[in-house]
Amino acid sequence: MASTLPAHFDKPVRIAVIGGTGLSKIDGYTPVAALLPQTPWGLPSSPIMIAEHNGIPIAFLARHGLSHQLAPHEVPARANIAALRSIGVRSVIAFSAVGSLREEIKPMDFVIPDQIIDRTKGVRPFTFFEGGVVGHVGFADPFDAKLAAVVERCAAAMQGDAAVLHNKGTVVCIEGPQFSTRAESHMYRSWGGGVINMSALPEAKLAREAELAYQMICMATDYDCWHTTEDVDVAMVMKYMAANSGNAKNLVGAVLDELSKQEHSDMVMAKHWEGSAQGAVKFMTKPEGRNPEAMKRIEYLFPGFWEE
Ligand SMILES: CSC[C@H]1O[C@H](OP(=O)(O)O)[C@H](O)[C@@H]1O
Ligand SMILES: Nc1ncnc2[nH]cnc12
Repeated sequence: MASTLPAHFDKPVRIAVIGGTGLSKIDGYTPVAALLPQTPWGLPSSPIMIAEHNGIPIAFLARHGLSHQLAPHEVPARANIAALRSIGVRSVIAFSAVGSLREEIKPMDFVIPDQIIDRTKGVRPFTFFEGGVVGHVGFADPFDAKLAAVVERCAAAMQGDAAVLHNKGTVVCIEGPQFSTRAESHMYRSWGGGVINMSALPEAKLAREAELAYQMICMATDYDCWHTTEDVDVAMVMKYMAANSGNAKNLVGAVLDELSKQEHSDMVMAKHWEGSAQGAVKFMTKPEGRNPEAMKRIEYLFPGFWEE
């Protein structure tokens, strides 16, 4: 399908949806272009499909590739975020299939997380700022509260089987691809974890470094292995994701309706993040320590960055 679509789109695209497990596309959105930007960090996971919603272009990226061929640790998160930014994206709604660590978060419920606990193992490239240009961005609140508030207001769009949209929660991001041990699952609960996945990081960190407004929407598919019901397996995740996709479509439609309103244009442009990472980079590495290759990569993210 990608090859028959134009590989260019002549307007900037401000809003992106990242789809995860069981959500490599969203029904009802007909792509009008398929972009594959070559970034300094390689190619994104999949062509970025451009579709229109209320006349506004929306980018859609399949995190694990169109055939789910990329394991969580193989997802080229830097290329994904850099590619989205390069086509103009400033706001990202990222879907993720998650296990529930709480009785009250039932399979098919959705969660708008506000915190992350990092249980990745350092094997995934996790920063743009290295190799001769250093930067330290704030990450106390890893998601975007403004986008979260919009998603929360759209809860009524969810209809499937009394599924609930929980408006906060901590996502524990494990390395995977194996699921957790029972001891780990209980430990994450004792830490206050609400849901568990393998994809929140480094995606959220990189979005922050790229000055994007980024909010994940978690869709519960299982109770991991702490619960007295069945332990998680892939069949269970896929079964519930098939059930969740209708709600994902409805919710995303409502969120995009809201984001396309003129009153939200500054938020969609992530004006509230503008300059945050660039400020964190500009003053760290002295000119004599800067690596020209690393400087070029930063320039890809932030064109004109090194001009005074
Ligand atoms: C197939 S279960 C594990 C897999 O599902 C989630 O993917 P995503 O976050 O992209 O929806 C989880 O993070 C794991 O990658
Ligand atoms: N139990 C679980 N652990 C990690 N990632 C998941 N994605 C869906 N269910 C999961």
